Amino acid sequence: MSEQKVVICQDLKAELQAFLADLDYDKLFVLTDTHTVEQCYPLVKDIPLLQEAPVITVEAGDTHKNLESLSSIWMRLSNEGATRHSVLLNLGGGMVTDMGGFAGATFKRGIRTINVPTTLMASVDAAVGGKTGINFNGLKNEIGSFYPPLCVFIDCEFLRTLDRANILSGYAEMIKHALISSMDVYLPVMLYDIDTMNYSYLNQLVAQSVAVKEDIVAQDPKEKGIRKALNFGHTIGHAYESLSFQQNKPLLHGHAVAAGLVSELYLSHKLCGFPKEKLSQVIYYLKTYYPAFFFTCKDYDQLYELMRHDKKNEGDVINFTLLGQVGDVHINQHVEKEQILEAMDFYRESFGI
Ligand SMILES: NC(=O)c1ccc[n+]([C@@H]2O[C@H](COP(=O)([O-])OP(=O)(O)OC[C@H]3O[C@@H](n4cnc5c(N)ncnc54)[C@H](O)[C@@H]3O)[C@@H](O)[C@H]2O)c1
Ligand SMILES: O=C(O)C(=O)C[C@@H](O)[C@H](O)[C@H](O)COP(=O)(O)O
Ligand SMILES: [Zn+2]
Repeated sequence: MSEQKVVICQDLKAELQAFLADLDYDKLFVLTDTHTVEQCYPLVKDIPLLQEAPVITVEAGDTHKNLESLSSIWMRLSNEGATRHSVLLNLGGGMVTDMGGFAGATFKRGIRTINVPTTLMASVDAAVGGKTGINFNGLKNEIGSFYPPLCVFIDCEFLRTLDRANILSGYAEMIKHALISSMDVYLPVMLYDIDTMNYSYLNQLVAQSVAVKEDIVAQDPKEKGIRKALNFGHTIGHAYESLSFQQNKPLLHGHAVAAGLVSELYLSHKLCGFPKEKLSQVIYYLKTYYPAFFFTCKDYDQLYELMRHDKKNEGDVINFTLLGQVGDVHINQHVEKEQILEAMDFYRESFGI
């Protein structure tokens, strides 16, 4: 499986046009969602080689990262002359790049894709690394494949229309990348004031964050080992996210990850010696910016059952990725149910719920 190219754009339109001009394909399709077709597509639609490209638009929101939306993409490709020699350009956040990536992986057993991420989440994480798929059976990313795009074009200009909740959502993954990498990455991320939103400095932090992911994916493209570092905060975070959907109060992915980071940093402290002062520092930062996710101990069994579906697991053992220190990653850590419940207590106590 070839590694994708990542371009931190200086001139997105020129760079995308040049890339397409060099590519041999018979037809280009553009996938958007109902927000990015309005907010983002106008920024690229006058690129010469996009003029003839049909635009496929799916409903926005993670609840639409599903079989129904995927089938509508397959239908459009099939009815509008896509061949195995065609290309699908995914213009959107992680919902679009995940589902569009999987549509590309599966249509005619695989057509080439290009990602143009338009959210902070997609720019630093979702659009890079080749994890594609949809939610299924009430579980996050239950269906999917490893299928990297030909190229990812990152341009933070798209973030200017992104609301604060979604900026925060993507920033949670940047905090995750900081925790699993080094103090050089961790310090500027924890010192950045999201309220002032200095875009040019954020650009630098984005480049640094995506480089952390690229480096790990290059070592372990199919998550057989160290790539599980990128899943820190997700064993419990995905359970929080899926519960929020079941409760019809859907959490944005990054907000669920932020909550998962609190619980999994607690486990890191208890089981791997992650320093108490760093635990408190991260929790202080997360409490400053992220609203509490409300749940009770009555939800614990349901949450635990959701964790039992995590893709890092082997048999009945729930495998966690934990930290001994910033940058000190311990994968495949077996954690007892009682300790997992304690970690959820810790989140609720930390956030006063
Ligand atoms: N494959 C991976 O490695 C990976 C990594 C992280 C997250 N994900 C997945 O990504 C998804 C979350 O991605 P997301 O946070 O980007 O969500 P999203 O794609 O749903 O986008 C969030 C919202 O912002 C809107 N939007 C997108 N770009 C915009 C812009 N520039 N201006 C205004 N509005 C804009 C979207 O229409 C949507 O309403 C989840 O499904 C998560 O599981 C995948
Ligand atoms: O790229 C990876 O590997 C990640 O784990 C990145 C995560 O931030 C992302 O949410 C991913 O989709 C989760 O993967 P999953 O295998 O737990 O579905
Ligand atoms: Zn994630």
